[in-house]
Amino acid sequence: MARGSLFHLYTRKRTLSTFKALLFNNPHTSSSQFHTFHDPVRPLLTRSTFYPTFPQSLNLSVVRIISPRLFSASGDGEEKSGIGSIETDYDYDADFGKNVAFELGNEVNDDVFDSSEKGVVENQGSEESVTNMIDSVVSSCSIDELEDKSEECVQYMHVASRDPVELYRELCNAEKGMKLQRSENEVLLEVFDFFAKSGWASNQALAIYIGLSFFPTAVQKFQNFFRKKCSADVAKYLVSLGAGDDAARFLFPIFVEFCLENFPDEMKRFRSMVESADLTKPDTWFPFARAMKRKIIYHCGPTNSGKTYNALQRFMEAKKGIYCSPLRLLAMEVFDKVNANGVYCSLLTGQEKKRVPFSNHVACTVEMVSTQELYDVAIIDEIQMMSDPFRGYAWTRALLGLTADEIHVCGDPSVLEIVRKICQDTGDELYEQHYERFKPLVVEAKTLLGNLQNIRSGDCVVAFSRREIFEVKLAIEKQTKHRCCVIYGALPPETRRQQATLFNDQSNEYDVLVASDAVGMGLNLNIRRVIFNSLSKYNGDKIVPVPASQVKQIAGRAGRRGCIYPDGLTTTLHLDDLDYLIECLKQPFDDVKKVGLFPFYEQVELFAGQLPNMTFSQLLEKFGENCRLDGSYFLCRHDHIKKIANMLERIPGLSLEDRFNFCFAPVNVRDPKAMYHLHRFAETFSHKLPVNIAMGIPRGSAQNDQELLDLETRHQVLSMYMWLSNHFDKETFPYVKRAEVMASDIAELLGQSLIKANWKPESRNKGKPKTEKSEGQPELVTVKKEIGYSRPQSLFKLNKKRDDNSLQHSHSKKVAS
Ligand SMILES: Nc1ncnc2c1ncn2[C@@H]1O[C@H](COP(=O)(O)OP(=O)(O)OP(=O)(O)O)[C@@H](O)[C@H]1O
Ligand SMILES: [Mg+2]
Repeated sequence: MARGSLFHLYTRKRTLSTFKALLFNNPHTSSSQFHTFHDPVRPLLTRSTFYPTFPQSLNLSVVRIISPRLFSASGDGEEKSGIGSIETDYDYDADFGKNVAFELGNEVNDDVFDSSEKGVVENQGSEESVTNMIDSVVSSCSIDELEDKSEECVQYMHVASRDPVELYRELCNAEKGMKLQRSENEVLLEVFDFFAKSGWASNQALAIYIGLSFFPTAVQKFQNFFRKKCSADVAKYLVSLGAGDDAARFLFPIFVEFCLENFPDEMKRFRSMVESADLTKPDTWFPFARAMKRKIIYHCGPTNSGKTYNALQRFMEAKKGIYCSPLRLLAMEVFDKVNANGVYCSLLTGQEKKRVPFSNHVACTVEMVSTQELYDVAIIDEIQMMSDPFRGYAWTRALLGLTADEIHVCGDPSVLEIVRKICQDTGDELYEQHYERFKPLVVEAKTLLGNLQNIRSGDCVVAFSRREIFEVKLAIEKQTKHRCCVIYGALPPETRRQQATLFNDQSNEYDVLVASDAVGMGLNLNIRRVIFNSLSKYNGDKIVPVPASQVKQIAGRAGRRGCIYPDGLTTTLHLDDLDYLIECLKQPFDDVKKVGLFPFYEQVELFAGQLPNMTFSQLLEKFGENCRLDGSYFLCRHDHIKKIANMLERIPGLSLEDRFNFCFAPVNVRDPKAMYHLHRFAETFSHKLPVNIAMGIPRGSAQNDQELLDLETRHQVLSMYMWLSNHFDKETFPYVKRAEVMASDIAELLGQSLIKANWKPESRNKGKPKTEKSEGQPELVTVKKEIGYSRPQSLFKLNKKRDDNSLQHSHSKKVAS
């Protein structure tokens, strides 16, 4: 018999005895020495080291068995944070032989590790698993390795097994460390260098409130201390381990002792900072809503299935209701529709407040929702936007915080599961209503064969950039008799509606629509067929494939109930994009795992109190680094907010709250003119002077693309002014009425300009977008097409080669979106 490897076990006290029984009843093991230590970091856990005795034939490398609560668990090849991560379906056999973390039992929640419910034996730590584990370790070591390792192991076993607290005390009491050879010193330096850079160690250090930014300094000081004081055998043991995870894991508990004694203030400060960036349990942020038992009705289904229609029926019947929209445009549509039905309804968006006398109903944009006001019925439309990386927090806030007896959420099924979970947390009752499309969606397998002359009346060509939209419009109007309306995100909602009306009206020659993904939501359009000009788009950084969920949503616009066409049709301009379209439509809806959150001003203010000398942008950065979130939530992206914050840094007279509010103003951060005006507004505001619009409007409609772009920017600036006047003191933004008139004049000019637009488009950003080339994604190349413009080549032609088998080639196929 030989002494095998060293095992470290971190576990709850209760679990320990189960584990001991389990391991030592195993035929491979016969006896062992258990050393159990008090753990300074996690007093509730027991740290044990032990040497199981194995038959001579077993070659064990060092395996560490670590409960995930304290240290990291690696299951799917990814290192996970030690705080709160658990693996439930970890395949031991696959990973043994490596130094893997191994979990025993299950975390019930952050604080409870329940071995009796789902403990060692029934779950991962089953007898079989432990046996397998030992077998696997055995079989993964070569004889040579075994000899080297066991020699070293035996030599320094006594060091490896030592209690870190004791070891640390010894280091403290030592007069002077041993002199090492130069080569040994070099290895030791490498060991510490590895430790300082170890993601694992820096992550674990968070558990004792050593922040990521302080971690390298702490390690440096620890290193100085350690090398000055350490005894020969400890140093040699580390040298024998070399730079790597083993050494890092040996050093870490000693490092913890060092930190507890040397950096109490830093740890306290970091702890307060982390606590003030606590975004866990967001359901508790809304005590008024929690005091109610709300009824949540999830209208779940694909596009064009009547979800919003049904929810609106309840809304109109109610005494008092609120409709929360993803877009100003849709809020306006509902406002008009509900008033037309004889129910007084006001409009509230960031830019406009139209108060209708005697109204008890309001149509608002989701960002404007009040969580204080009581309603009988509320609607949150397009609920799947909870997972939007930028704006998701507004939907999450509405769902958690609305004080309404009945809340109707409408959307696709992607967030159904997470809404179920949220309702469990909030104690609300959830009812689900499932819908199917009114009209089937049919894929036309023939495509347009790359030829825009195959365009027909009622077609909507979807392109994913402004430039592409105008190029397509120009080509269609040159090559065919059709005239095109256009809809894209940078157009004011009024202009988009005007273009939609023009397209829907059968009596004029504007029978084709060329649009961006902005048609995906909110407009009532009589589209016969949706044609994708391409299926890739520029995401602000690089060209990426259009996500399947978006393709489904856009394609689903074809064949709306009540329109003259019997079916909805969809296809692509080019044959080589067709397969991807079919793939996307066939794909089930994503099952969203996390939804967005963003702190309120008050939370940011509390956090700022911990870091008084930071700029707002730095604060946001720090907040992002340190905030704590529950597993179902993510912090929404705020790069654009940071950009504005950086620009406003040069204006000294703004309070933190002013900065926070200015940062949410609707501005395209990539448009320097719009950013210039925002800066000007903020600067005048900081001097407590009335803010001028200081911008005129052109007399006539645009004659070229540059003038059209200019109109778009001017409208944006006016919209920003209106927004600011609603979010700040009205007296500081006194010219809001004028801004409204000017904005409406510009929307009109834009409409007129679009009707006659027949020029080649300019680019707002002259630089050519990067193409994406990442693992698993084919590189996109740009090819010249005969219609005189370039378009990104199909992704799917490239993809197809890889997984040809998975694609089915079929003719017209009915696919529910
Ligand atoms: N029961 C109904 N009677 C008359 N019209 C209806 C009815 N249900 C839906 N509609 C009309 O059908 C169209 C699609 O309905 P609705 O907008 O509610 O669908 P949706 O599922 O919310 O789709 P979207 O994906 O656009 O949100 C609308 O024009 C709506 O007015
Ligand atoms: Mg809807």
